[in-house]
Amino acid sequence: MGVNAKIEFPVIEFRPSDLKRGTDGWHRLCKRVREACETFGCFEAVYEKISAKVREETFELMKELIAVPVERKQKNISPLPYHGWVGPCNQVSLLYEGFGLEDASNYDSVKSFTQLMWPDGHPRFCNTLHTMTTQIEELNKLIWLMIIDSYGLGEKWESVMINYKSLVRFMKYMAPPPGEYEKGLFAHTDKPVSTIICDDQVSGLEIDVNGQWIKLSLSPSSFCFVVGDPLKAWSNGRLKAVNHRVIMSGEKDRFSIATFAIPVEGTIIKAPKELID
Ligand SMILES: O=C(O)CCC(=O)C(=O)O
Ligand SMILES: [Fe+2]
Repeated sequence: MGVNAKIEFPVIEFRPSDLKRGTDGWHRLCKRVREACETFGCFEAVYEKISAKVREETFELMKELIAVPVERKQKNISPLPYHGWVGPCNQVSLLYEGFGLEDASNYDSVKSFTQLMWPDGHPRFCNTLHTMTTQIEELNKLIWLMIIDSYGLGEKWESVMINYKSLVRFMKYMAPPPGEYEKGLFAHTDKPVSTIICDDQVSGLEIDVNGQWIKLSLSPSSFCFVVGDPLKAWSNGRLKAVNHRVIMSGEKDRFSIATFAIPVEGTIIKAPKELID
């Protein structure tokens, strides 16, 4: 690639008519998803099945979450790193704040999290968040199925699919001082199997494409799918675990939601034999 070559970041439309497994549209989609994950380690999925209303409401409710007193935020703890609340700090960034909701598609988990933040309850938060996280998990399963089908493993999808639970992180990145840009999250590859990120249209997420940082501007109905280290291992190195980071600039705070697929404890990540030569 020449120095000035324009990088075409993959934006893949998930049209409802193409989401029927076995159709020509499905196979075309599987191929594009696989190529994007092999070349870039991520792609933007335009997915309108998650309604704009649920998405907007979720981001509104996140602002209420950020506003709860810090003593309550500190109750969002976990023995696992990055599974609980992390406030602005030097290890991550002074612009960063994030909450962790474990086993997020389980209604009781969402309810316990809600109860911790609002002891008097907040049913709208609980129900909206549960709807959003369940639908994102559905999207994650769909993408995994596309990857599995694209490698010709569709018939044994149940045995090759990694058993996981969703961890959702709600994040706020504060705008940097006027006229400056600053790191919101250091460069890393994801340790979960895969991640689905959406934001409130304030960009900041950057991905490393052959040593060049590309800033993504996700559309209001888009989600960014990111391949993590275990998925790279599962694919025997075919899929790329992409390096990414968050850089903040401009005057607006950024809100994002990342849904991580965390392997169930004791799970062994193993490449299917068909992917080993
Ligand atoms: O907030 C974002 O856009 C990215 C978050 C991320 O990469 C992470 O939490 O691992
Ligand atoms: Fe990440």
